[in-house]
Amino acid sequence: MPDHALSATSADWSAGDSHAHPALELDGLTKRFGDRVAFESVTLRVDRGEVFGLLGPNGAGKTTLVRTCATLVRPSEGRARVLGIDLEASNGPEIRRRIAVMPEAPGLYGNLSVVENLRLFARLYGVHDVDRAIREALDAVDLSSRRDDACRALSKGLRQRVAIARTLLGQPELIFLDEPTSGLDPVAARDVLELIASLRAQGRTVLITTHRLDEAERVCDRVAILRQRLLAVGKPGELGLGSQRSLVVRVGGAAEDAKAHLAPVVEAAHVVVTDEHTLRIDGAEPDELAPVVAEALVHAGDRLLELASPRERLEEVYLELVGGETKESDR
Ligand SMILES: Nc1ncnc2c1ncn2[C@@H]1O[C@H](COP(=O)(O)OP(=O)(O)OP(=O)(O)O)[C@@H](O)[C@H]1O
Repeated sequence: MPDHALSATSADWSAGDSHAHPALELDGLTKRFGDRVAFESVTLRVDRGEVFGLLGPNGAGKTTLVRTCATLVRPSEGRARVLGIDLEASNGPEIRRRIAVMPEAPGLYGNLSVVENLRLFARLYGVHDVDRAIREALDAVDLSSRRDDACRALSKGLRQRVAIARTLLGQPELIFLDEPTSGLDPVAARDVLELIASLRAQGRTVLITTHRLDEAERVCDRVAILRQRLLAVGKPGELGLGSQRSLVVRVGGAAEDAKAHLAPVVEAAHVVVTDEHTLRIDGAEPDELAPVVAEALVHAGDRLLELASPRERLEEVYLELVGGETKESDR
């Protein structure tokens, strides 16, 4: 695990112009509800302009971490800065003025039109030029043509875009999107991910929570895996412990036999037998190696059950770190 990425230490905690600070700096942040730990000892830094993914299974503490950073929940221990502002109750109004949160349930008024919803929230947020803010927000999510439709008449994917437009109304510097693709079909989810990528292109900082690895990989510059504690932080391709240069091979027969069959095409020193039926081949580009390995094994009469790509390896790392299933006690 690239633990350098976890090293936002107290030494980094310097005062100064809040615009020069990272979007988010957490130092040993902990939240407990009575005996129940929502998250603990989270030290993390999110830079400006990043799309940052907070990954974890149900009950991992993702939503509570977002709510804490958004000043909606008070931390039990540790400290944090949001856009360079100390996370303290007295700074709540200033922090909330400069961030936006989209909760998992978007909470739009179904009977009101898109534009009426946005107008309502723009007034609540104290936006100055409401019409302009709405126009820009609708343009950003490509929904101008549906501005007069009632929200209840929109698909779930379009409603999610309205909810994202709502977060843009106050020109936030940092946007938290809690499970932005939850409940969407693959096409609507892809649209929302593209929208998030376009927010980055506009120079915004976005933190999304998700339990979907593939989404995090697609859209995030960096991801953190959380299960109460931070288990890993890094670029999606780095989290597999260098696994992007390795290939996992599972065969029906003995792994040792398969290793022997691979001798003509792969140096033995690069092949590690990880269990009775599984090998790992290190130090080569998987895309180049996979067809060669497959051909050699099939030629030797091995039954090839799986050739895992780095994407799948990241998933393995994730499952290994979070322990696969969610414990009932974590819910
Ligand atoms: N207001 C609360 N009071 C008591 N416990 C809470 C409260 N909010 C969250 N928790 C507990 O904190 C833990 C973390 O919950 P949280 O909702 O942050 O997880 P999550 O990763 O967002 O999960 P999900 O993906 O299911 O939304 C859970 O054990 C949850 O029951």
